[in-house]
Amino acid sequence: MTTPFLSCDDVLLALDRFIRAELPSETVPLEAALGRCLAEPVRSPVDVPLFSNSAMDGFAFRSELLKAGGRLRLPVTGAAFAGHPFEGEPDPEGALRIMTGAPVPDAFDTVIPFEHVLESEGCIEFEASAIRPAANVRLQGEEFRAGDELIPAGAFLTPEAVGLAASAGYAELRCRRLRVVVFASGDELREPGKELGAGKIYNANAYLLTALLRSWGADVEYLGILPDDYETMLARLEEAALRCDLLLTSGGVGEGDKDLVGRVVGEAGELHHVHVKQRPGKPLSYGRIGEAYFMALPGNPAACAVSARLYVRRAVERLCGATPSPLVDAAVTTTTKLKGRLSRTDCIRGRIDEKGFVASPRSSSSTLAGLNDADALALLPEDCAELQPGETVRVKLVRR
Ligand SMILES: Nc1nc2c(c(=O)[nH]1)N[C@H]1C(S)=C(S)[C@@H](COP(=O)(O)OP(=O)(O)OC[C@H]3O[C@@H](n4cnc5c(N)ncnc54)[C@H](O)[C@@H]3O)O[C@H]1N2
Ligand code: MOO
Repeated sequence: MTTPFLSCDDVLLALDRFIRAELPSETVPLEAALGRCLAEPVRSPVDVPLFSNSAMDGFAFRSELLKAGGRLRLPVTGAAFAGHPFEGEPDPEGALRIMTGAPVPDAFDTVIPFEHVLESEGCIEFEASAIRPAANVRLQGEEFRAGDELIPAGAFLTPEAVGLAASAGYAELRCRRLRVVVFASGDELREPGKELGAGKIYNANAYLLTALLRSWGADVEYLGILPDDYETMLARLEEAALRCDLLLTSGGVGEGDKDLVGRVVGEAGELHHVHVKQRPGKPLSYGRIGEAYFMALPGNPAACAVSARLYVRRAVERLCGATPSPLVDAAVTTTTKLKGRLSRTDCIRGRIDEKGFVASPRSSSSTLAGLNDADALALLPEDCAELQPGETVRVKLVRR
């Protein structure tokens, strides 16, 4: 059977159709929630801000008093601090010394900062025109009302989202539980830190994939290097499939005599092998072994990394019920000439600086160096062989 040749978009579509799963959810402490996918929306149980409070260190008073115009002189009749509200009823004709974050008493609605008043003999003086009514007061509920959705289900939690959930009082969140098993494959591989022999290289991909999947909130188990041996590979993949939702391998998806992964998975379950019209990252397999979904990425490390960013990420989004992220994140000006190949989407590694996209000088698919320097992949479409400096290129951001 000939291998289908698919565009990047068609591969994403094929994965969308193939992966239909609803992973279970679990309760995760907030400290461990970074990168996890929310299973239920986070709703604010409270108004945010919780109470009207001062946005400045200064003096609170009633804006009615500004109507008199001219120079005002108000007696200072008390003080309020963050965490220590003023107790009692403040004098409505006076002012209250107030610090940023301190509750503003109901009777007051305006705060004038320290630097805009003159203080003397227990009073403050200022021009009425120096301050707008209602200035510098953050009103109760002006950001969110109790019951409002703060973060939607399906969102991957960023540091800011974790902080937002904390600000609404959440100590734990319901998140999807995604169990991933990672294997490397190939007799040439040795683990970092171990002896190399003739023709051997260090296993990079398994560590890249493990780190990437962990950063996406998965519970990842790395189970070592699969040897180029059919029976061993079959036994280990079948055993691993029992304990995960997604099984990832790298290497052995090409056309070589010992590229066995496809044959093994074809026997153990269901396999779809495709060639992607993309560089790097042409060969790709996906399928199922038992209940577990399976993806095999190319062995060349840069190809493995690019395919993981584009396609494993999509599989994770599908499994978690998340909104799929687009192939293209932004369009920017390229500052360097970009060369590609017709009928392939070239994923050119590079950086975005204040002038636009700068291609990395390292572009070999056998090293991760070009990607380590990169924060974006310029996606040169299939019908474009070259872009000149100043032209617009579509990019995928890869530092998320
Ligand atoms: N006759 C053809 N040969 C190749 C083709 C082709 O179309 N026809 N495609 C090339 C492309 S493109 C790629 S990508 C690779 C894909 O091959 P595999 O997925 O089978 O990968 P391997 O052959 O196992 O390895 C390729 C390369 O990467 C190194 N490697 C593998 N695993 C790791 C790892 N965990 N860490 C670091 N490096 C790894 C491996 O030693 C090889 O050098 O096929 C091309 N050939
Ligand atoms: O997937 Mo391969 O070189 O396209 O590196």
